[in-house]
Amino acid sequence: MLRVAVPNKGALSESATAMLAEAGYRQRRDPRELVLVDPDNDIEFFFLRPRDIAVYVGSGTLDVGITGRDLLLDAQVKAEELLQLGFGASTFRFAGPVGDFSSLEELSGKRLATSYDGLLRDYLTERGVNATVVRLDGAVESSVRLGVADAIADVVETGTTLKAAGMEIFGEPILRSEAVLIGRAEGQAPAGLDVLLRRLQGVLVARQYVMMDYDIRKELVDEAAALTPGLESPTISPLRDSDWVAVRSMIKRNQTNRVMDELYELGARAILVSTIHACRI
Ligand SMILES: Nc1ncnc2c1ncn2[C@@H]1O[C@H](COP(=O)(O)OP(=O)(O)OP(=O)(O)O)[C@@H](O)[C@H]1O
Ligand SMILES: O=P(O)(O)OC[C@H]1O[C@H](OP(=O)(O)OP(=O)(O)O)[C@H](O)[C@@H]1O
Ligand SMILES: [Mg+2]
Repeated sequence: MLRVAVPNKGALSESATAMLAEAGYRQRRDPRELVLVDPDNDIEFFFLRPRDIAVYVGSGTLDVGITGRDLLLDAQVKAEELLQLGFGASTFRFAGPVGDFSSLEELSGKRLATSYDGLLRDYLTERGVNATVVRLDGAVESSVRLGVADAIADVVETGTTLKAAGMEIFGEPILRSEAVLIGRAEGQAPAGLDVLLRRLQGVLVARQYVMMDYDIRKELVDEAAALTPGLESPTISPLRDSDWVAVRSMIKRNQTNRVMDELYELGARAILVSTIHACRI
């Protein structure tokens, strides 16, 4: 049975559970449930803190897990990214009181507070910056005002928390993170992992693409197909009126309106767009 770690709370929890449910797996109804067995799919879910998930997977106790790239790198374990999951995006950045810092070099000799000390120490060492790292559990933005640090390195999504603390970002982003499926870096792939990966990829594609159908005059079909090449090749079907054909193709969801406008200009009619409920590519 494949053993999968899922964030039990926090920023990644809801989206991770939604994605697994969309991939056809049973998910817990009660947030206090710690383990859930899905015998139909030969899989078992363990609900754990996202920070701990890399540790369980790295040690081989669990086969795979969903966590953030930043948390994976911070844990410094023998686990690797298997698939980017398209949610939980954030950046990991330096920030300080407004006006105090403008570059990484200015951090030499300073105190830096963070919850991601493994990740931060590696970054500073690689760049030869000698700063003192102060490890805190959370609410890192308060550390400067309270006098335990001069600047911070923390997760920034909208920047609202930083602004409220009178701080601003500086320097290049340390890392761009998102939710990822992680697995062990060495050894044989666990049984059933291929199915999980295919299912999750199916969800990603179903979310990213729509199905587009339209009718076009036969002589314009090559031009139209160039606008809607699909993943492999568009389906062309005959119509009762032999001067026209029907075309069916997958296109990127965020390009839907641009492609419809261009097809209409070209002469396509009855352009229909439908969502993809599920797929295997
Ligand atoms: N707005 C956000 N705030 C915090 N983490 C976010 C945000 N958006 C995405 N993430 C990602 O979520 C993960 C952190 O999750 P979470 O906040 O649950 O962990 P935590 O900070 O260790 O736990 P908690 O905040 O419950 O103490 C990281 O991978 C982070 O990049
Ligand atoms: O840029 P924003 O959209 O404001 O989001 C980023 C903030 O959210 C996270 O805190 P969280 O709620 O996880 O609390 P924590 O600091 O105690 O972990 C993170 O540590 C930042 O403080
Ligand atoms: Mg947090």
